[in-house]
Formats: sequence, C-alpha cells, structure tokens
Amino acid sequence: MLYKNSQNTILKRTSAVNSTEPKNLDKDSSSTTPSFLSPTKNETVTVIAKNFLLSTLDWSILREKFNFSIGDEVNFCHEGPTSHFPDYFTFCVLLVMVSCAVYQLMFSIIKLILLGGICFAYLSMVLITHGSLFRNHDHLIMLQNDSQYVTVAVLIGFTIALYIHGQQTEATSRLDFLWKLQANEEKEDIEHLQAYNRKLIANILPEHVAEHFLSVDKAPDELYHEQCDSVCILFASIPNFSEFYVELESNNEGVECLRLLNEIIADFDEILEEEKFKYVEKIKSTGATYMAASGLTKAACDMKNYKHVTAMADFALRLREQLEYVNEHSFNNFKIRIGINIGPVVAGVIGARKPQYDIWGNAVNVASRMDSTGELDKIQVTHEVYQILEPKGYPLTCRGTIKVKGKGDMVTYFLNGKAIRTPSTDKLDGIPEGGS
Ligand SMILES: Nc1ncnc2c1ncn2[C@@H]1O[C@H](COP(=O)(O)OP(=O)(O)OP(=O)(O)O)[C@@H](O)[C@H]1O
Repeated sequence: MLYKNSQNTILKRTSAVNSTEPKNLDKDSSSTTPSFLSPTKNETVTVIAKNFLLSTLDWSILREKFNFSIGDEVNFCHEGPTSHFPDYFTFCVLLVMVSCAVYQLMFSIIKLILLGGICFAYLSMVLITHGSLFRNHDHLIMLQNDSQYVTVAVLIGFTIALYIHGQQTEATSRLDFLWKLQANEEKEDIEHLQAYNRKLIANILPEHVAEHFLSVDKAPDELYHEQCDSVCILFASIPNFSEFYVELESNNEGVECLRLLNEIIADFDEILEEEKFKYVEKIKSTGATYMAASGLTKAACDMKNYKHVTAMADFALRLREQLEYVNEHSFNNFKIRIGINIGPVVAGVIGARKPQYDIWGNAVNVASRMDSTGELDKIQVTHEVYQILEPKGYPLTCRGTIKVKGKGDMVTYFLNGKAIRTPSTDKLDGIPEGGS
C-alpha cells in the first residue's frame, strides 16, 4: 500500500519534472528504454513503461533533480517557500541553544527564559509563518509523518534537556562556590593557628631554636643540641620568698603569694624585651629562681667586646633595681641574690610533647653555685667574669676565696654597679651603686 502511494506520488512528480525538464528526461528515458518499448508500439504502453522505469530510478537521481533551495517554485508542492533540507535550520537553532546552555555563569532560570524565547520564536516560524517549508519538505521526500511536528517535539525536548542540564550545572557551581568559601575559611584558620603556634614556640624556645623546629626539613626524632663556647650564665634567686609564701585561707591558700611571684618574674621577663638586652635569653624560672644566659648564638656572642657579658652584668643590676621597686610598691622586703659565670655550655632541647630548651655544663653549675654561695642583695661573679668586666669600668670588689661544693676553693667578686662612659676621658668608669 505504502509502495503504491509512493509510486503514485513519483509518477505525479516525475510528470511534473517532465514538464520542467522535458528534454533531459526524454534523453534519459531514450537512453535507458529498451528497444521492445520503442514509440512505434502503442503510445499508452510507452507511457506506462516510461513511468515504470522512472519509478525504478535511483533516489539520488531524483534528489539531484529536486535539489531546490528556499523560495524555489515547485509545482507539485504547496505554496510558499520550499527547502529540501529544513532540518538544517532546526540544527542551527539547536546549536544556538547549546551555546546559551554552556555559558556557566548564567542562572538556570535566565537560561530557561532565553531558551524558551528562542524555542518560541523558532516554533512560531515552524508552525505559523514558515510552516509550508516543512510541509513541502515532507512532500518532496515523500514522508508519511509530519516533520513540522517532529521539529516541535525535538525543540521542546531539547529545551527541557538543556534546562535540566543548566540546573545541574548551577547546583554544581553553587556547591563549588560554597566549598571554595569553606576552604578559604579553613585556610585562614590554619594560618591563624600556625601564627599562634609560632608565637607559642617562640615564647618557649629562643628564636633561632624555634626557627629550627618550625623548619620543614627537620627530622621528627632528631635531638637538637649545640656547643656554645662563651656563654654568660646568670642565676638570680629570692631566698626569702619561701618565708613570704604561706598557705592561708586569707591569701586564698597561697594563690596571692604566687600572684606576686608571677608579677616579679613577669617584670624580669619584660626587662629582657629592651633592645640592650637582646643578647640575653631567659632559660627558665624554677620557683623563685630566675635563670638566663647570653651569647648562645653566633650573632649574640661578641667575643671582641664581650657585649653579651656586659649586657648580662647590666641585666643583673636591673633585676636588683626592679625588686627594689616591687618592694616599694608591695610593702615587702624581698632580697635578691645573683650569681654570674662564663664558660662553654651545651645547649639543647629535651622532650617531644613539652620541649624544654636548657643548657648544661660545668659553667652552668658554677653559675648556680655563685648564686647559692652568694650574699643577699649582691651579685657574685667568678674570676673569669671579673677579668672581662673590670677593664670595661665596672666596679667590682673581691670577696676573697670561698669554698664551692664540688669545685674547691674559688676567688669570687661582687659587682657593685654600672659602668658609664665619661665624656672627658672617653673611658668606661664605674659608678658604685648601693652595695659595698
Ligand atoms: N640546667 C640547669 N638548670 C638549673 N640548675 C642547674 C642546671 N645545671 C646545673 N644546675 C644547678 O647547678 C647546681 C650545681 O650542680 P652540681 O652538679 O655541681 O651539683 P649537685 O651536687 O648535682 O647539686 P646539689 O649540690 O644542688 O645537689 C645544682 O644545684 C644544679 O641544680
């Protein structure tokens, strides 16, 4: 049945083609018509045979003959513009829609409006203004279905698909944005934490040691230690603080005493912030004993002018002054006792979870002994320290020989005051301060 319809249509169309190109068709037919169907026979038989042969022609020949462009007048089609390939227009519109859909920064609702607009505009052309284009196309290629409505379905389906895709893209972009925001916040938090950790480590450890521990190429279990040749060590203790410390209900079980000790130690720490004490490093405070050292790094060890030793002497004098100030304001009578020594030490960090920087060596033990065997309100120094400070104008008094546990007899000195530079001689002169 279908074949019959097609054949009829072909017959109709070939007659139409014959009317437009009669010579060519005749030529073609004459060349392809066998001799037993020559015009000398019955005319009706000839026409039937010719039409039969034309119906068996290759589709490509027909297509070649029907290669019309839009606007060509074709007798057997409906009126209006005709194109053999109106699908191309549909494909072009689909491409335009795809180019809108791939634009990621656009809201999906705006995409929908845009796609809807394009779809509406094209469909009004397909259905209203240029409907004949598709109908004629159907006639031209003898389709039984209606390509006009297929185009409508394709376009609407495509618009919906692109809208869904747009929504998914938008959701992904929003998620990406939120993740980026979260990642930035986390990055800032980590940076703050890192800065805080750095500060903490820098407070626990000397700057150069903290740098070593914060460096990435440091092995986790590696022991940090260094040999320092000329370190000036100070021990400062307040022996009568134990008399002051009592646990009573009135002083909150001793907390108020600790509060005062904390203030004293904090004041000592604050003195170290001064530029002139940059050579001095606090090592630790144990109870009412404060321990400091200078010359622990190459930069902080001045072997020419012994600035790290003079800085330590000045620091010891400042500690004494500071305690006097505390006494004045807290109505107490604390007494400080200071010992200073110089010598080689080994510096290192012990512990992993709570690392502690410390120094060890005979020089440290002797410095501790200078404190423990010293006198209240006095700064006792060894002969080595005396040899450095004395030429620099510091007033020192020889104490004589004392017995030091584990060291035997030692000649020690008391540092009496600061050294100042007199403008006339440009030499360092000592000005005694307080003590003998
Ligand atoms: N790194 C350090 N930190 C604090 N104190 C130290 C340090 N190194 C040594 N000392 C102190 O130096 C002092 C002298 O030490 P040394 O080893 O000569 O004697 P000791 O017999 O071990 O000590 P002690 O007589 O106090 O029992 C000791 O009281 C010790 O506490």
